[in-house]
Amino acid sequence: MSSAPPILRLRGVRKRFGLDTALDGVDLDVRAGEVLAIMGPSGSGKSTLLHVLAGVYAPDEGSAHYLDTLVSELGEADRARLRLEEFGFVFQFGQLLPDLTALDNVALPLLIAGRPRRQAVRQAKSWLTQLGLADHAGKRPGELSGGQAQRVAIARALVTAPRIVFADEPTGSLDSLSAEQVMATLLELAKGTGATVVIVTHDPRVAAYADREVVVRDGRISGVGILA
Ligand SMILES: Nc1ncnc2c1ncn2[C@@H]1O[C@H](COP(=O)(O)OP(=O)(O)OP(=O)(O)O)[C@@H](O)[C@H]1O
Repeated sequence: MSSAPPILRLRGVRKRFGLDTALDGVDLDVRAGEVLAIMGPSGSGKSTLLHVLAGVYAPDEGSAHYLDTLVSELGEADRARLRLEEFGFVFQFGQLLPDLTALDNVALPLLIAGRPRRQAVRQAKSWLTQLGLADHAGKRPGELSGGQAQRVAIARALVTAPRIVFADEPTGSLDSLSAEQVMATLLELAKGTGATVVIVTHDPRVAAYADREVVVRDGRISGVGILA
């Protein structure tokens, strides 16, 4: 068992939306380099948990750390910069910009981060090639299959060499064969870069790829979330 401090650490996290308590006192550690699956019934708080871990939402109570950074105390702009510089995201749908080609979609996070266009395009091409999409670089998302579009989204999430990849039901819109391939690709590539992966899923086949799973029920982790 590694004694390294966790890369992500939540303590006593509460998050409400109006009268609805989405997270109700969550303690959770995520170890650097692990693949963690977050499972649980619909509406139990999985996506909210992912968004707090990723610094998208600030908790109403409790603390959220990324390494030594107390993310829960950062303002919106600093959290946005942290996400851009350190994290990658893969969601179920709607994440690719429809008017941009696959190549430009993948290059975009690098351009936003201020990299020169030539360098951004070269890296985007390299990731598209690794994902078997070299011949589709000039297509727009509407001209791609669901599985191809998800692989473009994976390239876009990995192109910045993130320390952590957050995936929310990344295969929810795909048939089971495509889902299996997309998951295998995501994890193989993420492991190759040493990235930590946090995946929200309903699908036990997806969770089977994880090193560890936690189950969220009624806004709480049922089972062990804190590492020894
Ligand atoms: N942006 C929001 N505004 C208002 N309520 C929200 C918002 N996000 C989540 N909630 C509420 O918080 C609770 C937890 O939602 P969350 O999306 O985290 O659950 P989930 O486990 O990811 O669900 P599913 O598996 O159906 O996606 C739900 O009651 C939901 O209605």
